[in-house]
Amino acid sequence: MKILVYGAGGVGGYFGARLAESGNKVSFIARGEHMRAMKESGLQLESINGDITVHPELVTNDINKVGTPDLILLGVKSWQLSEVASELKKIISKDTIVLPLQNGADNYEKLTEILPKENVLAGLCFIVSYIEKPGKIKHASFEPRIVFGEADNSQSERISIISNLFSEARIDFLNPENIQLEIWKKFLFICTISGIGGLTRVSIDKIRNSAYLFDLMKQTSAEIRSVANAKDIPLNNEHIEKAFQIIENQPQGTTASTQRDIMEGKPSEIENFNGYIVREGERLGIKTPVNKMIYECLKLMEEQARKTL
Ligand SMILES: NC(=O)C1=CN([C@@H]2O[C@H](COP(=O)(O)OP(=O)(O)OC[C@H]3O[C@@H](n4cnc5c(N)ncnc54)[C@H](OP(=O)(O)O)[C@@H]3O)[C@@H](O)[C@H]2O)C=CC1
Ligand SMILES: CC(C)(CO)C(=O)C(=O)O
Repeated sequence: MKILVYGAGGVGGYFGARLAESGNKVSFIARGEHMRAMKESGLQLESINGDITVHPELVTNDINKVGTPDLILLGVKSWQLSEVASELKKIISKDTIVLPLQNGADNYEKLTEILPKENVLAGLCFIVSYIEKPGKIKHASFEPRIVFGEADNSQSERISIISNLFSEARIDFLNPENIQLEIWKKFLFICTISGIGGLTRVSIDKIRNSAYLFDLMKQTSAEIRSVANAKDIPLNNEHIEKAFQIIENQPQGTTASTQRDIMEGKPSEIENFNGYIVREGERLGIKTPVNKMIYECLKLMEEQARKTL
């Protein structure tokens, strides 16, 4: 299968490397020093599941050099999806499958504003990974997993094809009954911890040990649930409890990727997380005061970070 990974960071780099390791022709869109290092010495992966170095079919920053892929994995940030979708229009055919792996609740909608619905699946992933240095991805913790499906939850032939591909690459995956619910379950967890993590700048274990911050996280998640329910996403108390079990089980020192971006002064996904909940809340007539407080506090830092773009 001809695979393109667009964005060779923590997520794209990890899953792309595993697909290349299992014998697929994998090309990467990358840029800067990371691209140069990958071209020169291949893509190194240091992983709790075993270290590898792979030599991709092609590493480039120029989409025009890439032929038409069968599958495109999207490894960029959620706020970069619209720009990337416009680029992809140049190379996809009616059969190309586009699979987003981003955090966030509206990635499918962002993509299908620009790409034909027929090309796009809905998806997300779990992993803790990042670019440790140019040419090298570090997978530090979390059993990597991709959750994906057709937006209408049908069981199509292409879902079976990609499932086989992931099985052969020993990538754990799930085709859920309701992909939108899975996206919101992950969103509930990640949005609850990321904003407060970005504000406090401490790891999840420290946040959960503060009774005040723990209660703030509870309020954040209750607001997310209300917005989800108004959009007919059946998030319920059990999902909130499970999200908090995950929060309780995070090892000492764990931070979320968006929190790390905020702490490092980089552009973050805050607009797509707490910002999204605030905007959807306003649109649907649902009050979201805690998400608004978090968002408004972080917005100014975000504006500062984006001046560097
Ligand atoms: N990392 C993690 O542990 C997890 C992340 N996620 C989600 O996955 C998504 C990706 O995150 P993550 O992998 O951490 O992000 P990274 O920043 O590590 O990777 C994104 C990569 O895409 C590159 N990129 C962006 N735009 C372009 C472009 N136009 N051309 C070439 N390269 C480009 C970036 O390059 P540059 O740095 O130059 O901008 C960067 O190397 C996010 O939505 C995140 O929330 C989900 C689960 C876990
Ligand atoms: C919390 C985690 C690690 C789970 O995959 C994640 O999604 C992130 O850091 O963005």
